[in-house]
Amino acid sequence: MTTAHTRRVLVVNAGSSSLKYQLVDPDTGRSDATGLVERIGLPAGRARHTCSSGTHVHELTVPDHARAMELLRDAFAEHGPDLAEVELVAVGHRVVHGGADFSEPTLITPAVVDAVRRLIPLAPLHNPGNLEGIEVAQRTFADVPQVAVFDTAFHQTMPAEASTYAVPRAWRLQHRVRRYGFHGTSHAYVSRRVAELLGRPVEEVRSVVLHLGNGASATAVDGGRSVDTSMGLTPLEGLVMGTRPGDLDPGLPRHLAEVAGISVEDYDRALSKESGLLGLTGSADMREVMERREAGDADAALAFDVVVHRLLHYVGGYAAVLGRLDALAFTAGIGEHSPEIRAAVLSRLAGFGVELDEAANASADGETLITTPGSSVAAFVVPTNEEWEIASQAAEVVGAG
Ligand SMILES: Nc1ncnc2c1ncn2[C@@H]1O[C@H](COP(=O)(O)OP(=O)(O)O)[C@@H](O)[C@H]1O
Ligand SMILES: CC(=O)OP(=O)(O)O
Ligand SMILES: [Mg+2]
Repeated sequence: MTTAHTRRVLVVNAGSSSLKYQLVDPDTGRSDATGLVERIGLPAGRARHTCSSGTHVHELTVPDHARAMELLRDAFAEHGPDLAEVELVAVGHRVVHGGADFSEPTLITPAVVDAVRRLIPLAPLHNPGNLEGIEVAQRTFADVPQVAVFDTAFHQTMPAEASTYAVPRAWRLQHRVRRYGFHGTSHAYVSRRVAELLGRPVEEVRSVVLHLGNGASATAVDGGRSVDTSMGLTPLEGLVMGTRPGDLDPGLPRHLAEVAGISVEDYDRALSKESGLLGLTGSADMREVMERREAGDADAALAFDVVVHRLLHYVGGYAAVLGRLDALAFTAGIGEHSPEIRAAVLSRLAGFGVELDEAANASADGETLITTPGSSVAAFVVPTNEEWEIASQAAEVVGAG
């Protein structure tokens, strides 16, 4: 049975070792099922599927993304909803790096797959998994259009002064060395919600969105357009993240090569997988860092301070870039769930007239204003919804929006 009321998009976010999915109504954002296949290619994997009948967990070894996609299909067949009963209008894929070629969601063709593959060196943690997700979904859902929604797309509006690195001409022109930015789907969704929460037209609002998840980035949004963002050529630049350091002195690779013989490969691995919270504390997980900090651990306390200090750099810098700041939004795992991080950032901005509403911040659950009515800047918690954003963009691309 296919009716206009059962139109759905299957949203796939394939990472290097995980496959997240959601069956979404592109019009309302309502999701009928969510799932996560974790530890793909590792000894002990896990598949979790949540739908109206509850949460179903299987512990098993998942050798590759092809097997993960089979598990996805099996989970729908076994626990529902039955994919044969819905009109699957598209599979929407989160693709992290789209380079300068993609400023819009795009129907996936062999040329698009080639372009995503060529960009692997710029997003080695992300694009390979995204590609596997696409290739497997194309085989599994052969008669459903596949759409790529790029993390980089929203930031294509950045002005040249924000996207340009001051490096030799040949690097910029021949090797496409520039700032691209990521998490654009989240920044687009959250900045739009911020304008709605303020009750003002998006064209009039200047905001800073702090997407603080495993990867983290800040974006300055002026009138609904990204005008600056903290990630750059790759998702390594900017804020302190779970395993990535954010901003560093560009002289570091040479220094490490000289004093410790560290190769480009070792350097790259350390920056992608061993730095950030993990490098500072031994844990990449902010919840654990917060627990240790509360228990008096000095490394955890320092890590927290470093995270907050870097956030302040970006908030202050972007307020200056925007010329005026109407709103600040916290989103993703840490932004949505850590009142301590939010309070630490906002209380340090008191000298600029920002007034934290402590009670609202402490009890924030879902979309919440966490500053007082008299605050110079309105700060919000806005749960991100990349899946809905991907679903509605994918539906639009296939003409079902
Ligand atoms: N209550 C909490 N307090 C602090 N950090 C939290 C809390 N809940 C989740 N987090 C953190 O959010 C991060 C994961 O964010 P998330 O957006 O889920 O990541 P991903 O990028 O994998 O989607 C982790 O560092 C996790 O510890
Ligand atoms: C681009 C990026 O860092 O994504 P994630 O936060 O999913 O790692
Ligand atoms: Mg994320």
